[in-house]
Amino acid sequence: MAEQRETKGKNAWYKAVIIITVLGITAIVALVTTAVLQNKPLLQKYKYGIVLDAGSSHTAVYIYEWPAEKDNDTGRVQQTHSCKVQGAGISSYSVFPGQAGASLKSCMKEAESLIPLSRHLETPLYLGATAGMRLLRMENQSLSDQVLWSVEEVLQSSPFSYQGARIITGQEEGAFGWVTVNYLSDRLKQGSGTTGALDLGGASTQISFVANQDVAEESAENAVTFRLYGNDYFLYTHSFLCYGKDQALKLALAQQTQSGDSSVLDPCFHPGYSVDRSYFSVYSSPCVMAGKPLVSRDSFTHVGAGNASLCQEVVRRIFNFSSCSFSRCSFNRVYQPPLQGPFGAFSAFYFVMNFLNLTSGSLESSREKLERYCSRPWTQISGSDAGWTLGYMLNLTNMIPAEAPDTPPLPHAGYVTLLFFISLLLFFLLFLCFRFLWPHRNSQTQMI
Ligand SMILES: O=c1[nH]cnc2c1ncn2[C@@H]1O[C@H](COP(=O)(O)OP(=O)(O)O)[C@@H](O)[C@H]1O
Ligand SMILES: [Ca+2]
Repeated sequence: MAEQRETKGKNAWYKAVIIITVLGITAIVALVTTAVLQNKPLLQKYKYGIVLDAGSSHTAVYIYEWPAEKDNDTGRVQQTHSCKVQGAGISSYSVFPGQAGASLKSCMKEAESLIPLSRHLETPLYLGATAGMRLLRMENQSLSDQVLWSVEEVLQSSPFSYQGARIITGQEEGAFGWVTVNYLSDRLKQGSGTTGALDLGGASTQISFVANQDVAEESAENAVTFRLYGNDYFLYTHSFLCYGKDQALKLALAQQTQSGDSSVLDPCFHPGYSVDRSYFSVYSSPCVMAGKPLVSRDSFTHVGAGNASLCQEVVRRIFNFSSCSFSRCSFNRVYQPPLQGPFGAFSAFYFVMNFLNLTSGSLESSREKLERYCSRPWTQISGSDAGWTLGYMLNLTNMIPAEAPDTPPLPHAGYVTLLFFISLLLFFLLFLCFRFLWPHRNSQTQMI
């Protein structure tokens, strides 16, 4: 009898262990499955934004995207597509302002086909015009308004959420260029050293870099502050209207055609280069301060001489270094504090240097190569196609939070692993409890 009772007791104990083991394993599997499903990243959805950069030479449409669930947080904004609008910049439509908008249509259609239909209505659409339109506004405000209305009409009729078309200030252009360069190089989130930004456009050029706060005291218009990812940045920025590549060329030509001669021997053009130009084409720009020479002829022959050092002299003369009412100036009496840190140069700085294969190497070696390049005959240059290079251009985005986002203490995989081992440990402890305490209780019961 005692033996039978003992066997029954043992069987009951084995059954209990098996039930507990099965329940335990089921509980662990359920726990881990729930944790995995709960924390599984959902199918990635994206949001979009469109910015039209209406530059002096041309307009480009940039499409940006970022993960939808990280809106305004850590989601990285990326450029997914760019479309170069056919023809010149919108400021060139001053003769027929009504046609400026039509020029944007094919790139806008492209944007419609690239952005998912379900996102069209919520996709913000901005147009920012730069120095070409600043110059047109200086010449004729009514014409520049008409050009803006024309582009506004076309953008408003698009399915996107139109946010406005405006001429941005030189200060905004410089400061946003700085944000873009540092955002793309991940320097803002790291809070480490930043890089300055140099942007050479066609009609203006911008310089921006982190400086100390004296800037605001000496020249408030050159000071910009940002709070990004929890760090404060104090910037010096300046936009030099008329010192973009194309307008600077006009300044240099105007300076060389003051005598009104029928031909000009220009050291900044290759030997063998010879083109008839109208005086009007040089002197019609509001940038060209020197008055048109009083000559009866309408045009002159622009002849290249190909001499880099003489060209440097010509170019130097378009900058005024003579006086400065601040503690220090760059040129044309513009305040500039001491330069700080490395610089990222883009836009025409990049196009020109990339065209000449000078994007790597020291400044000295670049200077030597440039001298050799400038003296090459024009016939050896005109075969090259300058349309080969198009990096991407950086543009406005305000998707950076002022404060650093809170991050979870553990990464997803670490969290699941930890959960698994804790459950395993609990189960093991439970098992030990039953293994050593339950038989002991049974035997105590039997003795009574
Ligand atoms: O693909 C290219 N290859 C070479 N040069 C380019 C290319 N795209 C733009 N550029 C040059 O870069 C400059 C861009 O100026 P932009 O049109 O942005 O004027 P802005 O910023 O002064 O308003 C122009 O001088 C233009 O000729
Ligand atoms: Ca530009």
